[in-house]
Amino acid sequence: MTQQNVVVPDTTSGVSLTVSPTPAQKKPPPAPGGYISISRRRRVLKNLEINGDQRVNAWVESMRASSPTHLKSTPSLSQDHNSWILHHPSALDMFDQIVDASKGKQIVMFLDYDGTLSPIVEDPDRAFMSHSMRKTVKKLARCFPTAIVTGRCKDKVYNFVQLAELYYAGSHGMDIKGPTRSSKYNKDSKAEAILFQPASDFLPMIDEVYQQLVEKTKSTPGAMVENNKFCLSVHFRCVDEKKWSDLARQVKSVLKEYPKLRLTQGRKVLEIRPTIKWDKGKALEFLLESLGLANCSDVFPVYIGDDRSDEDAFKKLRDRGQGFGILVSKFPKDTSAYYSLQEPDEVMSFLQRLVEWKHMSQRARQNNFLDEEDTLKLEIIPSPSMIIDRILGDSRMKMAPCQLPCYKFLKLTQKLQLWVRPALEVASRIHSCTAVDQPKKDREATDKGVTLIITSVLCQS
Ligand SMILES: O=P(O)(O)OC[C@H]1O[C@H](O[C@H]2O[C@H](CO)[C@@H](O)[C@H](O)[C@H]2O)[C@H](O)[C@@H](O)[C@@H]1O
Repeated sequence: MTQQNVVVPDTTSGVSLTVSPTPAQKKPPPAPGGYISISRRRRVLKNLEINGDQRVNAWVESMRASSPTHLKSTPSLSQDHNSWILHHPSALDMFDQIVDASKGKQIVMFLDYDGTLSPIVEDPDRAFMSHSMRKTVKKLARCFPTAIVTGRCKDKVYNFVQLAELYYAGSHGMDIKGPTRSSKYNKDSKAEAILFQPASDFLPMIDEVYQQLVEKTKSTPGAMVENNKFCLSVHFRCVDEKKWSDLARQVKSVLKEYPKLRLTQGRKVLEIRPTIKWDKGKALEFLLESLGLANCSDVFPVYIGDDRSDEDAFKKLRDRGQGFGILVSKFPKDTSAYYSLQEPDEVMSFLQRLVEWKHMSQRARQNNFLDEEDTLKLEIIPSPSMIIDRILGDSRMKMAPCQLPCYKFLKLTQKLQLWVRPALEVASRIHSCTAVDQPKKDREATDKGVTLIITSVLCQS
């Protein structure tokens, strides 16, 4: 067996495990990011000094550490989480600070797919995103240039997302394609012509290794090899933990013949990629260049991801000193992201608030904060029925909270012009729902007649 170094960055360790024949590499260089206690790190490093067989145990140890679900919730874990969240606050809690930091800048959105737009499931072929998430991302792409950056192959993730107006960077950023439907940000055909595949020479090797891994791992129940065109994934989410060392040996026995491939870890998955200097961080920079924003000081890139490969993009944003990364995780992980969100549902809430903020700030700028196609949620504070009847005639609005197509509301305000404008002025500064206390029974109509409190503006556009 030729002696090859196979780098297995431990997804949660602070070290890259360089499995090497020479004991000289006992102290692997500190790897980017990684969350592992000192004691576990010492144990893992100790494994490196033991003979080859036991080195595989180091792999299994890091495979185990790569799946936080193994972390039983204990008081120390919740203390860890509390201190971690202080350094990586929720992007939802920090929303106002985030949008303030983006004022006057061009936001560009970069979204990982698995674990960010779609929940993690056992079967990779069934990792569907919800309809409401798709609707949200579609609206987001009308507000900001938006790219999907994923380990999945481009065609596969397009079949999941089904939005032609987005940019796609599949195979961990090694397969970049511009939008195939024009939108506000890609009117000219330049965007649609974007196609960049820096690892195209590796295609025959990837296919060859794919076949060998399928053959080699078929004896391990639950193991699944996924071909993502310029990279491969060996899934062990459904493999009995007692079989993980067998699987690690099987993968290692194939890769030892391919020194131009490297092994990294993701969420219960072994990722096999070409050793070219390209990753999601490089893909982010390439896309900013494609948008003509790479040297623009007013660009504000936002990258949302959940896995080890997204750290390359988080670090890129820190290096550039622009925008920020948001890690999607329920558990503390060492990360270069600034903020955190717990799961895809929180990602959707964050994106929805971004869309709402964009529309409200557009209207505030145009001093015309309501669009015909907006829908307003109204809470009508009861007032003497005669006013309501006189103003609204028989088209009386329900007294309960209701949704009213805005064009009807705008016609209404022409009648109520004198009375509603103050409420609308207030509404234009409201980014989201305001709490409306229960109308008091004895509330008298003010001298301005009916009082309307707009609880939120749902932007239809
Ligand atoms: O860059 P990403 O979009 O996050 O892709 C990373 C890997 O995601 C997928 O695997 C993960 O999601 C699966 C479905 O939820 C889950 O079964 C698996 O355990 C996770 O690791 C995808 O299948 C991989 O090819 C990607 O590399």
